[in-house]
Amino acid sequence: MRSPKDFFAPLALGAPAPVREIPVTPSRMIHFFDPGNEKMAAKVPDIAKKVDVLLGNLEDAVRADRKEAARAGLVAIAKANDFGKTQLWTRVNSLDSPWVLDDLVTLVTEIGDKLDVIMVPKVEGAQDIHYVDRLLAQLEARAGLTKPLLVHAILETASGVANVEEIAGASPRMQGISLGPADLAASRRMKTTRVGGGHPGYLVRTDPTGEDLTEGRTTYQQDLWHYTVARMVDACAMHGILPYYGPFGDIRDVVACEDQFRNAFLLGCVGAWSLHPVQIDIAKKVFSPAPSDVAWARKVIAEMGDGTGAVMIDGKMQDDASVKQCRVVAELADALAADDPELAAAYDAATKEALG
Ligand SMILES: CC(=O)SCCNC(=O)CCNC(=O)[C@H](O)C(C)(C)COP(=O)(O)OP(=O)(O)OC[C@H]1O[C@@H](n2cnc3c(N)ncnc32)[C@H](O)[C@@H]1OP(=O)(O)O
Ligand SMILES: O=CC(=O)O
Ligand SMILES: [Mg+2]
Repeated sequence: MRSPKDFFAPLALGAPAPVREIPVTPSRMIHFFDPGNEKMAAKVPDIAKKVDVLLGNLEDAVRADRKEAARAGLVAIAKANDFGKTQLWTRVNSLDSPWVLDDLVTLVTEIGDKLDVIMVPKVEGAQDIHYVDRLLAQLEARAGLTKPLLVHAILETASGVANVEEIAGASPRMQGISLGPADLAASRRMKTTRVGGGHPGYLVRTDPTGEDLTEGRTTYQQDLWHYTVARMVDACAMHGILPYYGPFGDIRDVVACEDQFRNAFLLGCVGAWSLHPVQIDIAKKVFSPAPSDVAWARKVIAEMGDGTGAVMIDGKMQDDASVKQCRVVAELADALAADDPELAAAYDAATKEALG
């Protein structure tokens, strides 16, 4: 076990000092693109203006014979563009693949100064993060980087879920964790064939009302991902890192996508992946608190004074615990509004109306 006092020492001579706090910048949507796909790559400069995070994907969804093209494409795109406040992330190939070593060596030494976060798929336990942590330090030292790269793990194996707390706390580089429902379903041997979302067969049914067991019994579809998202959120909150919902593969079903994203938002996630341009606005809408919620949160904060005691507002009891929830919503709204005048105006208008 590593001594806690060494936790913030660089893991290689000449590597930058690890961060002590994870930077909390907007990351409502992590937009995936294949850097080796010319059509997608051509859209990237425009898409960059609309998203919080752009992610050059090298792993699943990139054909084996296009892995090198994807890696080279990402290097070229990063060198040719300045994405301003939009973060640039990558998802490297899995640690058991023949490509990951070249992914890390090439990306860190060629464009390490342009990358913010490296997403690592199929993480099984802290040992995977430790491997990446040391290798990144060696490569950062070789590249002369002054800012450490952060690491994001995908929660998509049964052992990853069993070890999620130790993964979240495995390195000061840990920025966050995303749920990967597709690989996780396969790893768990679930009997689904989808990329995220619900399943009509996963349901509860009301009790029978008479002799006929088929009559008058309402069914309610349940959320297959509730347990895992909640566990992931707790592990992330415990270690001061950020939780995300991952992919929603039914691109056409924008309604269910919004529902899945909102469930994750309400449970504590800060963002989700957008696989297609149509999912960008869904994530933006869902992961930006609604103006009416922001107005309510600001009203409670204003009326609670120093935040202690109990008051009644519109027939509802408020105390220290509810004002803390309101601060979470209001602080997120302020952070998002700082870079988005339209959102800022919507929040201010709703607040004005609520406060009278
Ligand atoms: C389980 C997991 O690992 S999930 C993560 C891995 N998966 C991914 O990264 C998938 C990324 N997305 C995609 O590959 C594609 O969006 C697909 C395959 C789902 C759909 O692609 P298409 O069938 O081309 O969709 P569609 O025809 O609606 O695309 C419209 C345009 O948007 C472009 N486009 C589609 N997705 C993206 C994207 N993610 N980023 C940028 N541009 C995109 C298309 O190239 C197309 O361009 P064109 O108008 O110049 O022809
Ligand atoms: O990588 C994501 C997944 O769902 O698998
Ligand atoms: Mg996966």
